[in-house]
Amino acid sequence: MPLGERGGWDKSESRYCGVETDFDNDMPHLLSYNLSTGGFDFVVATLMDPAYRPSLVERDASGGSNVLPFAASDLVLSPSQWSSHVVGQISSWIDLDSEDETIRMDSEITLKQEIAWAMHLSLQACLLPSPKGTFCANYARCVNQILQGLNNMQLWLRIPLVKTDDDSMDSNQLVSLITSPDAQILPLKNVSYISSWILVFPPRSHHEYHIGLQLTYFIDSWELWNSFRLLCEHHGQLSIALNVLSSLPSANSLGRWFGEPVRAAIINTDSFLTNARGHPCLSRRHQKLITGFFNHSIQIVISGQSVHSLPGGSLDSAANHTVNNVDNAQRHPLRPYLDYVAYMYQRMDPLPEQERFELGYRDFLQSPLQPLMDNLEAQTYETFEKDAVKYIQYQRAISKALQDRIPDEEVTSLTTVLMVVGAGRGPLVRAALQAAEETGRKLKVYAVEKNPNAVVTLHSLVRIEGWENEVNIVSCDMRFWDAPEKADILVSELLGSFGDNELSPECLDGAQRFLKEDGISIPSSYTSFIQPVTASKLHNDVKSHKDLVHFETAYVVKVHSVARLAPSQPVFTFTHPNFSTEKSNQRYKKLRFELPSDTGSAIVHGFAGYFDATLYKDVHLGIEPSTATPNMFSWFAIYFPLRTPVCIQPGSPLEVHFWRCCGSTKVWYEWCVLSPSPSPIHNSNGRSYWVGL
Ligand SMILES: C[S@@+](CC[C@H](N)C(=O)[O-])C[C@H]1O[C@@H](n2cnc3c(N)ncnc32)[C@H](O)[C@@H]1O
Repeated sequence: MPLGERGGWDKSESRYCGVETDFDNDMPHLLSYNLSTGGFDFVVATLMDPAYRPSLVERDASGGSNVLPFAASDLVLSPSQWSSHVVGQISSWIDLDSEDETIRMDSEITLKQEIAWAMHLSLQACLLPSPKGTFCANYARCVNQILQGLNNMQLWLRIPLVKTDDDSMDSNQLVSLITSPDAQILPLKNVSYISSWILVFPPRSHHEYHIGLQLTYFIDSWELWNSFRLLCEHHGQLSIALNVLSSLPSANSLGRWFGEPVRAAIINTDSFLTNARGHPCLSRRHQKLITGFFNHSIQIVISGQSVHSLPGGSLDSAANHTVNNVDNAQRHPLRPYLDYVAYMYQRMDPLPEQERFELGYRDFLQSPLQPLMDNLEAQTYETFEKDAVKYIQYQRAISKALQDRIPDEEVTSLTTVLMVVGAGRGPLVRAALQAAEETGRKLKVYAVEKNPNAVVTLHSLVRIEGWENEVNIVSCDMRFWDAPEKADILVSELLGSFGDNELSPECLDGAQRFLKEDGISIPSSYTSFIQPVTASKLHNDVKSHKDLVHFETAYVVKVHSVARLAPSQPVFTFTHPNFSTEKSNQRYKKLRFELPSDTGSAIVHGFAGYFDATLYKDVHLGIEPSTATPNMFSWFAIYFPLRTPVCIQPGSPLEVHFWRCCGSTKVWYEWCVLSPSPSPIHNSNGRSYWVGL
């Protein structure tokens, strides 16, 4: 039963909540108990008897092995039950990097047998146990082999969500992670991202001897994931099941995971606190994290034994009150945890209308528009014109410019000549006329547009609105128009997601020929920005084209599952008008980004780009995250990929170089990373991606 309906529309995967179960030979019972009685949507079930070890299997007389100890046969559940309600749990004992060869070989055989069985059942995913020790090369090698021949199944690698704030770990912290209160911890070895410890239980009356076991604690478990996925070459079917523990790393460190392919978050029952009524609940930081998971389609899985006994009944998910209508004897012990997760899901604010509209665009790569070289289609104009906020900002800017240009005492005697260059189907013409009416200024408008199809609509608009006396339509490229008079105000919107990437500078250089020397350009300037991001989905989508061209192309994208690793920084600025004779639209910028010290290391798949434009004086419009114009949806971000993702550490900056290059027929960007290690220069000579003049 899904956790809820968020505003009646949300079809996100995170509506489904799973439960981790022990091995049970009776799969139909396991499923019906957890789904019908428990209310969960799926089980993460061990498929094979945990006692099985290939090396202990007796061979029969013919040399063939015995039947594999999987829970029953494939027929015990229907194909849709297997694929919709079961995630396969790979035996947790496997240790492919054990120093003991028998364990290593047994582990490899078992892993491959279990995955083969899960593929036979058409399961959607299998949960792989966390790597056990300091090294994971052999484990990654086997998984990588499996990935080469995998059907559609996803492999979720279980990763504990652990990062200490400093690199020194004391044994008290470690004790809090384990359940045995009387264990003693002795350090064993420390390497860069992992600490190993010996865990020793003291003798008890019923124990004849000490039990020694090696326990591994990650200083930063992200490093473990990173090694594993690098060894598996960022394979698109290798993803993460984050094991959420009772203590959480810093917010910056957690943020990294939202750019990684996290599919599930496993929350152990002992990570829950107890509220005043004895019910399970989560700390505020955990709640925030879980809400983040919901917003990123990450499914929750409840794991462990019930540690909250609730004699009175289960949680009423909406009000956190007790309800007694469930038969205690039948109640699933983990139901209160599910109820709490459902309560959190239902409590989330519904998505604003704009976000809802944009859901289908999340993390979807699009080619940027080329409004100069191509003619935009009616649908594209239609989308622009729905963005009321953009036109309100323009109208505010034009009003201020008109008031500055014409003093109150001259409003009846002076007429302002305003030219909308790149008028499209006319929304900026309308904004200009409304600004004139609002300020009581007299206006003469020229609407210059090079798209002959948009000009048809412009003529019809002028007729319908009765603007014939105020508006002159010019069907021409602004760069070549021979204007009959000069303008006081030049209004344009030729901005791309990266500001200058739709060639506003080149077009306005042409248009300023017919702007008076003291004339005003709206916008008066615009600046592009970039920031490094982890964006594993975008990286894999670019990679799927298997060519260089796609790695050297910029994309328009509604970035969602990305981790923004450092604040964005300005790249190129253009100011209008610019009557200097020395001017050039070529640009070069070197930038240094530093990760916050508590983030830990991170991987950079590329750069998210934005713009901010000053329309006039204090009226601005933009998408740079820290200053973005609220509720404006005309622009998504731009994404510049890196051919090879770069790992960065706090304290060692990422040095990036960006160029804007201009030729006689095209403009293009080149980019590279210089530090921590040099990347190739991307898009040399605009060989893969350019904007046509
Ligand atoms: C981003 S659209 C904006 C349209 C309209 N102003 C709006 O806000 O909906 C840019 C418009 O400028 C036009 N355009 C681009 N370059 C131009 C040029 N050099 N001369 C004239 N029009 C141009 C395009 O055809 C397109 O209609």
